[in-house]
Amino acid sequence: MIVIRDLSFSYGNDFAIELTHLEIASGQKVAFVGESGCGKTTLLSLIAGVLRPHKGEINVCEHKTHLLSEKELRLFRLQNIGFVFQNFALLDYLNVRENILLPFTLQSKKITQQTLDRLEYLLSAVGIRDKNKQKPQHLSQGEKQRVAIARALIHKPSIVIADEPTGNLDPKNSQKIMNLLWQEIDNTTFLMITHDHSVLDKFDRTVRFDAKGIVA
Ligand SMILES: Nc1ncnc2c1ncn2[C@@H]1O[C@H](COP(=O)(O)OP(=O)(O)OP(=O)(O)O)[C@@H](O)[C@H]1O
Repeated sequence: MIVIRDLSFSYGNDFAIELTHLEIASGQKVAFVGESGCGKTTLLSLIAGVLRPHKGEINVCEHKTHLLSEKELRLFRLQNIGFVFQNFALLDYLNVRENILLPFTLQSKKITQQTLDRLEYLLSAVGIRDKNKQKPQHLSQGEKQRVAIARALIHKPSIVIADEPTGNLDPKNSQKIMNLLWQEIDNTTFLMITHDHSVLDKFDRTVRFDAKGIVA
């Protein structure tokens, strides 16, 4: 369950987001749509604990994330959230495998055989098995996006947040990735930003933004 109340956030004087109330039930699949620059990434970054609100409450999976310390927030993100960032946020000094395993290594968790099996499965499912030892700077944008998707799914988080996860993919890979996401998020809360209105009927709900904030 995600509950936001009386949220207020701004990037200095540049852009502000105000949101009185938003609730998303556990397991719901929600699409976020609206014109470029209206605040979709900002809102999902606030929900994920990547950004902190200036005012208001954000309650995610029973955690009042606005009250957590930096250390607690980091652990909360690692344990609960899989985030496919628009810019992928891969670490250049790690190869593909190491980037995908980050949710485990950042928590100093032992990499079990089960995790390695899931890694192999995801490498194949997103179609980058042959690039698994490459560093991100040697990958295309679409390949980086697929690494980011595998990293968001590897630890089976309770919330997956995807910011235009197929934005850099050709139609065939886009369909393949959407099928994988749909298969993997069965019991997961799934929040996805998209400009592709043809996928909206797959979601339980659509949250629409305009320049003034959420409108529906
Ligand atoms: N770090 C930042 N500092 C200052 N302004 C920012 C920052 N990040 C985003 N903005 C501004 O905040 C506004 C909302 O940005 P955001 O990325 O949330 O929009 P969006 O709806 O996700 O856009 P898009 O569909 O193009 O990805 C934009 O006007 C953007 O320029």
